[in-house]
Amino acid sequence: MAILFSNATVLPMTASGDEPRTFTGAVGIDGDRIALVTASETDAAAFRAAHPGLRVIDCRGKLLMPGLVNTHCHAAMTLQRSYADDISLMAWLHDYIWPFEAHQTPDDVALGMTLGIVEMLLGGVTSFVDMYYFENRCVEVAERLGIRALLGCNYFDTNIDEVLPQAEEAVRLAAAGSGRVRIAVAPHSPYTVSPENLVRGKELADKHGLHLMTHISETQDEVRIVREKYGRTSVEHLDRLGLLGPKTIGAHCVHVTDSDIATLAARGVTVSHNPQSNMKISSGVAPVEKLRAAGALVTIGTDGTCSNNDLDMFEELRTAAFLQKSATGDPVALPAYEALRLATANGARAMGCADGGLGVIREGALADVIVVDLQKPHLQPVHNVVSNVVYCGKASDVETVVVGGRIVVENRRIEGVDLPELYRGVAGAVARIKAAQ
Ligand SMILES: CSC[C@H]1O[C@@H](n2cnc3c(O)ncnc32)[C@H](O)[C@@H]1O
Ligand SMILES: [Zn+2]
Repeated sequence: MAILFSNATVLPMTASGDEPRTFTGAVGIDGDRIALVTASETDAAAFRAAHPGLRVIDCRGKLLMPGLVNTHCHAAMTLQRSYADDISLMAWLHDYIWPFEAHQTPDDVALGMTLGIVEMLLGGVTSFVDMYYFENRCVEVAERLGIRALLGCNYFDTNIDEVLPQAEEAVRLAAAGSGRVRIAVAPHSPYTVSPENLVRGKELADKHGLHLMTHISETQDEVRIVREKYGRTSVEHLDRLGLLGPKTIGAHCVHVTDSDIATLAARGVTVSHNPQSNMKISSGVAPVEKLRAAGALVTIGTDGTCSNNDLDMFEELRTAAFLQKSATGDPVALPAYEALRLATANGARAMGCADGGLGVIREGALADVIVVDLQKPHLQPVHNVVSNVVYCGKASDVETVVVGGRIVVENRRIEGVDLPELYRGVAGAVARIKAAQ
């Protein structure tokens, strides 16, 4: 069914270049694509006439913008939200997270994934990049809820022989679906996966034309471990093994040298910046401004809800901007529009969508858009709508969410999910897992 968003303040975003002007007008959707972007009432009327039975959504006092793209998370870790806080990454993993995960079943992960996707959709995230276990189960969850996803099958040395065949199975499952859900290969990190097994993952990714994602240079501990083992930085190590390329998404990249930065940019690697996770685990501050200046593709992710502790991309992009200003001592660092670009158009490029095909509002682009209600005290007055979104916006300001032309959230209600039942299921799973430890 076609949709017409009328009387909206439209924020088109661009993949590169200058900040475009916002305008008041209409956006028409036909099938899974944006078919009309106009300030002309005549054009909007012609679109209505050409699409009998279309849905008209009046957006007076509302903003229509591209959906947000979360390029690094572990959505099923919603089960571990606030389970282990205020400790270092290594203690967190060894003493809490990995023992908890040892008792999780595929059904638990599907439940955690459902909760994570519900949280993201309600917060205006239309696409996400995930990295976890049992992603074959998550294909069905993401398809059902209607979000766009790149699901990375995570492995360590200890489970690679199980995970790589599961990943191939998940590729087949995803290929039989809507096309919105795709599979990636996800070695955990250069400190937990041997060089041989990193290469095995890359070979599988190449065989099927998949993305590869991994944690890179997240903490000083990691850099020390990798240097002691291999005599190189994590980036040098991965580069020597042939893992870095335009289909590689590196989460964190906090402790990178100038030479690492040049390598990441030259290879076309996506750097997923996760400022709140980095702050909470005291990992350090990623050199986002240096990475951007070097031409690297920088995007924004939340990481898991155990190190954040939510999947709110409005908060995340605001934190990204604030953190760069604070760390560089330069108030001009990561301006509002650029922060928003990292979380929209750049995220879309990271997911492999060609320039302008996603993450922007343009005729012909995939119809992943959100409506933000500006009639809120913290969003008034509107001197600059981009500043309001970046510096004042909240997940709860999102009213309507469309992914690939399908309305998945309307008036803050998510389609096809019984929320109380979901919360009961999550509480039950968590109680069982904790009792088993
Ligand atoms: C990559 S998901 C699988 C594995 O990684 C653990 N994990 C979650 N967040 C992080 C992080 O920020 N750094 C390192 N490892 C992380 C997760 O709990 C799973 O065991
Ligand atoms: Zn992570």
